[in-house]
Amino acid sequence: MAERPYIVGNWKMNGTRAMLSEARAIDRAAQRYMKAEVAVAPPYTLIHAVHREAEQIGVGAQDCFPGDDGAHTGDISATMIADAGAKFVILGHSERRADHRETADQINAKIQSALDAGLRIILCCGETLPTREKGEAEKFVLDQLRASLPQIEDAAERLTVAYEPVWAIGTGKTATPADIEAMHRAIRRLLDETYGEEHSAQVRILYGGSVKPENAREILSLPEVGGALVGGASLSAESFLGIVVAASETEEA
Ligand SMILES: O=C[C@H](O)COP(=O)(O)O
Repeated sequence: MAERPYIVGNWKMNGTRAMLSEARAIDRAAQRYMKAEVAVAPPYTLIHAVHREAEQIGVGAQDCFPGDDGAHTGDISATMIADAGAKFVILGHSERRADHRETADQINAKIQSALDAGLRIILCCGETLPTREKGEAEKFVLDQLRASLPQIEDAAERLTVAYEPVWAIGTGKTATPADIEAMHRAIRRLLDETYGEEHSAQVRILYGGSVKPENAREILSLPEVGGALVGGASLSAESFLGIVVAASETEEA
């Protein structure tokens, strides 16, 4: 893998200002594990405050509005999150696809807005359990990505893909190493076809779904796993840093 493993904490709808001490602890400790690139995506309300704390770690958002600033009560644009200090945005997360019925068209518009605002993108994909049980996981995930991968060569340098089987999110279940490896290889082939091998190599493919310190080493050492998108275990500095340490040591091995 060309780049350092990328460990991203997605705080989801968690965190008040009391979480700033966790962010500070993550940031200070991350300076000791430079073999991994570390970032967190707090809720909108904490982006600026976490950005002010962060000397080492990256800060991002969990979503953005699919268009420019204007009369959209309650929405937050890509320009606004960039101004608050975000350097990336997570798009197409399965919780947004489910809770807000986000379509590929909406996700594509968000991707365009994010690129226009100078942000990096973490584009999520993943199948449900019935889809996996029908043997259609790979086709589903690749179709989901084909519908949303930005079709411009230089988008690859600002793109990260996160494979998150929906049934593994927040459930304590993780996909088997063989299933993760097979899916990540399939995603890599699609990225190679879309961007050409040279540009595709710049895109890290993260795994997400119940990653914790106890399973991080095994998952992060798999071929084509370029890091992890971490939900529940990113809410305490101790558990999140356990994953960062595993990533750093995997890189050394
Ligand atoms: O964005 C993160 C994923 O949805 C994984 O969440 P989780 O680690 O709580 O399973």
